[in-house]
Amino acid sequence: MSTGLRRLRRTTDSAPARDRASTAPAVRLAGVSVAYGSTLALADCSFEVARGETLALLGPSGSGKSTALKAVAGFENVVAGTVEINGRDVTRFPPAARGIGFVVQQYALFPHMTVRRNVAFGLTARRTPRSEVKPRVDEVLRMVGMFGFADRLPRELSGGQQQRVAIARALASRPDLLLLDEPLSALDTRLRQEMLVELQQLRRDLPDIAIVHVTHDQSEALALADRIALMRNARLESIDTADTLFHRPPSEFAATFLGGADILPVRAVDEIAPGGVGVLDHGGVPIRARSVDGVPRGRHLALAVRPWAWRFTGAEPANGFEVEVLDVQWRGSTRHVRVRVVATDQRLGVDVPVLQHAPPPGERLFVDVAPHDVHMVPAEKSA
Ligand SMILES: Nc1ncnc2c1ncn2[C@@H]1O[C@H](COP(=O)(O)OP(=O)(O)OP(=O)(O)O)[C@@H](O)[C@H]1O
Repeated sequence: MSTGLRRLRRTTDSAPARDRASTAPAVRLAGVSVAYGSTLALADCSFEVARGETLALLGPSGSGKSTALKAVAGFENVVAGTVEINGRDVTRFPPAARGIGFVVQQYALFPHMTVRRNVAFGLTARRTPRSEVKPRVDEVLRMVGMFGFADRLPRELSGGQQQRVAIARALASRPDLLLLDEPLSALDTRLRQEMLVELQQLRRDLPDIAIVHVTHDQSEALALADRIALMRNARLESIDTADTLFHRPPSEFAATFLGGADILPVRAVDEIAPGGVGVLDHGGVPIRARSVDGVPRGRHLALAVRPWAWRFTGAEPANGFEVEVLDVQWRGSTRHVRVRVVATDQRLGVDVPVLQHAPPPGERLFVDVAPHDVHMVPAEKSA
């Protein structure tokens, strides 16, 4: 048994430690930084995950999501800050002593072992009594719908089935914390949708487990997470409920990454009261928007508008611009029409349901938007 594990056992057994564990968050990162040589892959990252909560770490490639997850798991050398699991500082503990289940993108099953042996592997390595191993393996295989495949080898399974086995293996040791690193990204679109439904079911079956889920796919985060941590350039940029981040985006980045908004630089023409609708100036053209917190007169800020909020119209719009169509891209259930605002050359995306007419490139017409679908966000310094 490793020193870390022995220490973990000792502290777990004391009553004060148990009390602390029952009230503490499942995970707490405080000011955690991770560096690879001169690359700072995670900078001063702090967040908590409650028992029974699903937190998605969402962000573009290279933003530090996997690094944050590995810091929780113990696979990375934390150069600053602390990692706590159930109220215990585990910053220097090896992964095996942290009580977690970890599922990575590429299933990582042992190719020469049957499904049953793969799932039992961690339990056997930990010398779990044989009489306990079989019922536990059966239980988790049933949970992920793979009980009938127990005697197959990984190569005899589809990608989705292999990923289910990997999840069963992570759950076999009954972890308090499940870490998922892009578990669906190797699957095709249809399988991904199916697995999303299964992960939602798993969440309901395991109400006490905390889940941290790394993804670059906003729809995965919105479908599964109670809260979303948005990562950008090795930093945690925002953390909030999926609903708040989506409907009241706090920054240009949040609005563009979640929901693909376009950003329009504007200036407030008059003061806007909290909750009120006011007029803003976009390069000499007026546009109305609702302000949640209120805006002083003359303030420079940015407006974020999602592509589905615009509506094409042939007549002067109530709230919008004259535009020229640049190109049209068919995206399944919608056509994404890229336009430029004639007065300012600002580029915008407008989604048109596929059963409706999409204007062709070169056509001039108007776009209209309801003021409450226009989000005010602070202008980024570089803008
Ligand atoms: N082992 C490593 N050695 C050196 N640099 C690394 C290593 N792993 C990651 N990095 C760098 O650290 C930064 C963060 O990487 P990380 O894998 O955490 O990003 P990510 O958000 O998970 O990206 P992706 O979605 O592409 O997996 C990147 O700049 C990456 O190049």
